[in-house]
Amino acid sequence: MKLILGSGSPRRKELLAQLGIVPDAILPPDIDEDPRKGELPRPYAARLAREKAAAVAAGPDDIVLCADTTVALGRRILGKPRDAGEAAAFLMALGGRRHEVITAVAVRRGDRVWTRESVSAVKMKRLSDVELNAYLAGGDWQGKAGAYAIQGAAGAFIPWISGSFTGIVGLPLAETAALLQAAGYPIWRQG
Ligand SMILES: Cc1cn([C@H]2C[C@H](O)[C@@H](COP(=O)(O)OP(=O)(O)OP(=O)(O)O)O2)c(=O)[nH]c1=O
Repeated sequence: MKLILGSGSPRRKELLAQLGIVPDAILPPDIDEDPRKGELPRPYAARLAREKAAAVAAGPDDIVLCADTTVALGRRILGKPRDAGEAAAFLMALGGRRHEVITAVAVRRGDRVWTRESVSAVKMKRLSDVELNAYLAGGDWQGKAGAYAIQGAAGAFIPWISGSFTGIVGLPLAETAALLQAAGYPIWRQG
């Protein structure tokens, strides 16, 4: 049995390392991340996590772990911004309001799949022009759902969360540990 982390996200690798888990292989999935017409954020994140887990090649006894993080502003899905202009639009829309961060996790072993979702509420303060421009220039928005990373400088924009910090960063550890155990991965072995 091998554990395959199906993710190109360095955050997910680091969060897994927090549990003392080093995957045997890292295979980033390549799937179409476009939302379907009218698709809501939570089902979208769940679908993407499942599709990622299905897209990663693995042996019948191997365990594949994948996740998808989506920022939801009401019914609107904010994915990874295409460019700085879209990142600015996302951050202006998020500032001064509450939004949700959904991370869906999917674990697959052979043709069995286990999934869980973590939903957190996040309040971002309204950003001044100086804050917005400095954050955009820093480039930390790239590759992040909703154009920010709470674990970086954007932590200064977030006075309040309710939910799972590790879920917001990209891999909710409580849910992930439960799924790995369900799939038969011995996460609490000694030594
Ligand atoms: C909201 C938020 C998102 N993110 C990141 C986590 C994810 O890497 C990214 C959302 O994109 P995802 O599509 O979930 O993941 P990914 O494309 O980075 O990696 P892969 O599909 O190969 O697993 O946003 C943060 O790092 N901090 C945050 O506060």
